[in-house]
Amino acid sequence: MIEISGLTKRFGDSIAVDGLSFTVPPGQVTGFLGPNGAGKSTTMRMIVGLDRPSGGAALVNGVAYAQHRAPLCEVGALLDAKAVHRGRSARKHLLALAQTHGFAAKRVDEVLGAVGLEAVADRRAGGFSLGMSQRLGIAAALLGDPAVVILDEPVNGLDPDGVLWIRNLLKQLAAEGRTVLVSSHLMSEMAMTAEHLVIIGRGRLLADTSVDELIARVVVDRTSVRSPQAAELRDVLVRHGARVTSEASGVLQVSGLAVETIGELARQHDLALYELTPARASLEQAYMELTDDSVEYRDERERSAA
Ligand SMILES: Nc1ncnc2c1ncn2[C@@H]1O[C@H](COP(=O)(O)OP(=O)(O)OP(=O)(O)O)[C@@H](O)[C@H]1O
Repeated sequence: MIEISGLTKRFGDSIAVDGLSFTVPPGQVTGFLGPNGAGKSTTMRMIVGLDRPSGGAALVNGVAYAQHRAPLCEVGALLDAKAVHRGRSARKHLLALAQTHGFAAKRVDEVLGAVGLEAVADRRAGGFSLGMSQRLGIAAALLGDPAVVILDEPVNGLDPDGVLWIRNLLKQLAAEGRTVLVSSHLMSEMAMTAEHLVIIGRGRLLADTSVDELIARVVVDRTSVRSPQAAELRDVLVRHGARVTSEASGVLQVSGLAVETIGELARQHDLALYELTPARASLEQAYMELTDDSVEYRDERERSAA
């Protein structure tokens, strides 16, 4: 479990993390989302003691990271996949980490296998692609068999097979009862991986929500209606104040009337309905609406069009 309370980080005059509070429980994947510069990496760095908070606290299993006696066995983190000794092989990199923490060499082979790097284990890590480096970073994070796993943008640089692999790995780690916090700026990726979402913008909490709750927050006033008597139904709905468009024959897109009212009007006028479907917002729409005011880097043309 990770508990963040009032966490704040200032860099000079600017504030990167601004009084954040949220909890990451075990047993599920929690997606940590926000536009570029929102403060995700800084928050993760504070959780593992790499940045000192200007205020507030981040606890891992009830204790600040630095106070854990064997931190690698509590928290495994991948923050920067390229932060490895370039001249060392993948195996030597992991062996060095294992030896400084008293782990058996056998554990290195296990994690190399778990991330699919056995075949290149003796190649220099400096020559690895970003995707291979991500796998090596994940191997290092898993070395101490930690109860808490924190990964910063782990899908960066992975090919589609790699993306699928990481999705399954994260779900498996959560199913084993671990606490899994994974950051991304891509809602579409998180929607397929995480059950819970913590969304931040400009260092502040925007939402702490399940995927389903987030979609439900965005109300879209449009109902798709299919009827063999579409023309008659259209007249009735328009008379009651609806705006109606039709893209396909027999199918009406209706705004301005509740779905119940549409159904009721159809019944009163003895018109058959084959379909009555309120439109759901896509997760991407929900995310864009939520973070709209927090996007730091946006093209001026996009701003004026918005
Ligand atoms: N060491 C630092 N010194 C000064 N400013 C910093 C430092 N580290 C981060 N920042 C600033 O803090 C803010 C948050 O950055 P952070 O990297 O945490 O965001 P992020 O959500 O991880 O973004 P991204 O998705 O682009 O990685 C940014 O405005 C960034 O420029």
